[in-house]
Amino acid sequence: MGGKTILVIDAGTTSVRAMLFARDGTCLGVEARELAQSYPRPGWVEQDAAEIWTSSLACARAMVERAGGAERIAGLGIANQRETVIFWSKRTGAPLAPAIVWQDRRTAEMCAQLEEAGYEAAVQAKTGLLLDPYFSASKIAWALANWPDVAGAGDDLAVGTVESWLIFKLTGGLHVSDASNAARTALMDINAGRWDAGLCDLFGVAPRTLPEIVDCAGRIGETEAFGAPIPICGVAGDQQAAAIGQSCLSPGATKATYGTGAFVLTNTGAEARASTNRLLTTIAWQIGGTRAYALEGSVFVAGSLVKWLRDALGLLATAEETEALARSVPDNAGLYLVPALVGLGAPWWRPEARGALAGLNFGATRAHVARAALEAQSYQTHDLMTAFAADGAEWRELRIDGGMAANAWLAQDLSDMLGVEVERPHFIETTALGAAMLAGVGSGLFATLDEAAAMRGRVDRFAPAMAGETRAARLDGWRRAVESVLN
Ligand SMILES: Nc1ncnc2c1ncn2[C@@H]1O[C@H](COP(=O)(O)OP(=O)(O)O)[C@@H](O)[C@H]1O
Ligand SMILES: O=P(O)(O)OC[C@H](O)CO
Repeated sequence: MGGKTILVIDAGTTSVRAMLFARDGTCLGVEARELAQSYPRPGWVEQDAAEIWTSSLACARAMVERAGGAERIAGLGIANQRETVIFWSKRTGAPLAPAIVWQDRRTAEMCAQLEEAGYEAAVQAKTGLLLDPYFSASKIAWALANWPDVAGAGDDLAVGTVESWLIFKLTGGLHVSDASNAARTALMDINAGRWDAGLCDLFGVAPRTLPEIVDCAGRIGETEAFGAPIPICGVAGDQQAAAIGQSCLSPGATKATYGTGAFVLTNTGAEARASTNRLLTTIAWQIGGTRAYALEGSVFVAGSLVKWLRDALGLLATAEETEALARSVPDNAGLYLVPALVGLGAPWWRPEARGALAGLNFGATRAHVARAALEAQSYQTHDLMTAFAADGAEWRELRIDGGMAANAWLAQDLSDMLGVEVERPHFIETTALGAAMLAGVGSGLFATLDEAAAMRGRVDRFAPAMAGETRAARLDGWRRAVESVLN
């Protein structure tokens, strides 16, 4: 194995990337492509499944070339945007419909009706999730009811999340999903580790159209798409992969990823802890049939708020500019931005809520709006911290990553508002690193994830420094702004 590298595909919401890692965690190369987003109606978000595949393949090919050929690669790891569903033909391998993206809210009414009919407790008990359009099940039900090509495909229909689609294409027909991704569909019994017949029935999904659930590390499959065979050895949803890449390997360890949305996961070990505070219980990984679990808080709008200020409002030239703007003013001038642009996720779960900019006054400038957008991330994370603590998961520190974590003002503000130390790795691509760690274990380069954690490099630390009164006043302003949105 000596000298062999690990190839990773990170198929995210806004871009797909391939990366090459040395065994010591050094990143040897990156190739990325933007992914087109389509918004056919208000609240709908679709992508082209064929593009997810062809862009992933093109990026991976560039990295195989960088490695000096497929024979120099020990294994392939995959991390992916979760919950997004793809429908394809088992026979031809062609997509039958657009991919319905995790952010899509078209099934809000269906979920509300199921909730009114009293199904949420059963869904939560089995899946650890809630009745919300975010999860795959209602999206699959919608496609079966509204897209004749999907409904009419019968036994030829394959349904899967993004990793399942990529593995099918890479292997020429293997239909599997890893446990961490399957756990996000709302069709899996996360304690039993299999599809749940009752839930499949509730959402009208035929189990034969679903992939086989497999481990996150091991000999998952083999691809011949790169000249010589490469084993597929590691697979996980991107947020679970980031938790692994941040070495959140023992109970209590917590990470927050600030990308398009913000996703906070606390490791709860072998215990699938049920939340009484509207957090999610999810599978962190499954290796050798043994599952580790996490509590998760999912916030739908994080970096996408900055992108919206830049692209839709023209308020910013670049996302990075928010840092200098936030530093240029002494406070938020009373402005609070509640980023409920696609409803509110954890801990509120209000798909119909819409955003607000509260406290507008003539003293407010572009810099204050930018600062309010960054502060909103700290407040949302603070609300999650309160919910996690109430579920018995206290944060001792927070490990942050994602595109927005590059913002050092935000990293300090998070530490100030949470009152805990914030840790940010120098190598910020923790999602890809986590997939590489899984593939390292799956290919036998490492015996365990703990051993693979040596791949994580150095970190920067941010310690809380804000006066208690300032913190309390800001939290109070935020609370009032959120209440106005919820009511
Ligand atoms: N320095 C920055 N300050 C604030 N936001 C940023 C900064 N850099 C990037 N972002 C935001 O982070 C997001 C990109 O993060 P990334 O992790 O690549 O997203 P994803 O994986 O969800 O596609 C964008 O929405 C962008 O607006
Ligand atoms: O693509 P990201 O990094 O925004 O992650 C999306 C999540 O997996 C959605 O649950």
